[in-house]
Amino acid sequence: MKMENEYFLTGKIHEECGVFGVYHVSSAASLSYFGLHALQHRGQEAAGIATSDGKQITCIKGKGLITEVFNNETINKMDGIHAIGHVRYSTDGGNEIENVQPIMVRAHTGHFGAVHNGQIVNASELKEDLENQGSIFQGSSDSEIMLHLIQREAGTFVEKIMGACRKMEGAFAFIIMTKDCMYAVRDKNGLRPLSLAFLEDGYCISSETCAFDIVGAKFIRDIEPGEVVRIASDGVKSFHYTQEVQHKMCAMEYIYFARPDSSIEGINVHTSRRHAGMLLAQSDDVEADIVIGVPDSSLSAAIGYSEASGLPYEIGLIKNRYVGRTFIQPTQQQRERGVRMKLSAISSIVSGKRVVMVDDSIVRGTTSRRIVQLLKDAGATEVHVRIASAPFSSPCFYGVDTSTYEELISARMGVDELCTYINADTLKFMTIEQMREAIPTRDLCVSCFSGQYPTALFSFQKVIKKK
Ligand SMILES: O=P(O)(O)OC[C@H]1O[C@H](OP(=O)(O)OP(=O)(O)O)[C@H](O)[C@@H]1O
Ligand SMILES: NC(=O)CC[C@H](N)C(=O)O
Ligand code: SF4
Ligand SMILES: [Mg+2]
Repeated sequence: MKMENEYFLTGKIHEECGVFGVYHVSSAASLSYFGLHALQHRGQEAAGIATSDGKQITCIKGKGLITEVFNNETINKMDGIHAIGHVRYSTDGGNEIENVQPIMVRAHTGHFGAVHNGQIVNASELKEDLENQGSIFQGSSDSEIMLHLIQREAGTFVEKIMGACRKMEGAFAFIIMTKDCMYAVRDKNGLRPLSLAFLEDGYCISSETCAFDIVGAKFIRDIEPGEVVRIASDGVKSFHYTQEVQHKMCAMEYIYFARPDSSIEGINVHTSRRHAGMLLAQSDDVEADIVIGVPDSSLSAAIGYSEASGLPYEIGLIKNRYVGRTFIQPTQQQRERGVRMKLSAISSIVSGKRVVMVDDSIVRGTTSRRIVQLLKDAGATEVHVRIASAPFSSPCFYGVDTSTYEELISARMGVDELCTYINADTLKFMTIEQMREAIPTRDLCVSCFSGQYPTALFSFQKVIKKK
């Protein structure tokens, strides 16, 4: 797995992947390009689109951003009325082209392909089994397992997909395309988001609803946990591969990953972040002059904190928009310079002020430590750090690259020690109960905050045992 390496290089948790699909629309490739552009924050390592004209499938993929992999010429070459697309941040398998998605196969029953967001926790076991039975994998990601399993199952294509889903544990949102059908699939725990919309005379599927707005699609509903939705010329049909479902939507989708203009399970991401900020303020009695957020993902929470506390909201930090979420810095010194490159404090705003600095999460501690210093260098007299989530103290095995305890600062330090480490005057987190109040969905996965996992962990169990 690459996650440990990559994490230490960047010092960041990364987004997950973004999946997108369109069925029966006028220009499937260009709509997919725009949809994936809206999902780019979920993965910046590689991108790909496969289109079908109803007879055959064409797939183009490559490393880099969607704008680097595609241009007018490539998009125009891709005829088709159906398409699936992907933006990748790898969690399993490196960034070789074989792991870049869509992953396509030529089966005797027809050419098909899939895009995946999530992490199959029993991937090693399934892969070993499949290899023992004669499967030869093209790449090394967990996602490819789905295609092998489909091929080995019996029945109609949708029955094959359902059979495959019953064998996989963990987190998965898949879109699968044959030359004339599309399938949207969500794992039975509902860990990763996936929604359905109308588009032109056809349909659109996306990891996040922000992509619907960009292409002009009209939201219909979320795919249910354990559901397979089949879209074909005879319309949309729903199937359930199991009745044993849970609604464990990833809390970090609301806290950090998703775009503020997306709604997940009916809850707008900006609204939930603002609510989190309000709850933070309501349980706080710190004396301060201004509230600032750390761009980008904590601005909504900072606005909420300001509203509930009555303290003025200020722009105290400016982000250089040309430094993305995933710049790679090989050493700690370079990583810290990276945060300095990314964010600058406005001294005329913070100088002489007692500042409440709201961020959405602390993972490694690099950002908070650096920013407290930036604010103090810019003349802030006090910096009170408020985090709009609980301490991130356990690894995630569901498609986010935090797979060990060592890399998580809250697994190593209590709040007081962490406050001293980041050199803040005070530090407070939310409780898990407050997080649930801010995100009033049916139920949430909060495993990285609680250490309680909603699924069996298979080979990842050894990470827990090693703790
Ligand atoms: O404790 P750390 O390991 O430093 O990680 C936590 C920080 O990283 C994320 O921001 P990021 O800069 O990735 O993205 P953003 O601009 O979208 O907020 C998150 O919002 C925190 O600010
Ligand atoms: N971040 C993700 O959702 C990654 C999907 C898949 N596990 C991969 O590594 O390609
Ligand atoms: S462990 Fe954390 S990051 Fe992973 S799915 Fe659960 S809430 Fe999301
Ligand atoms: Mg941030």
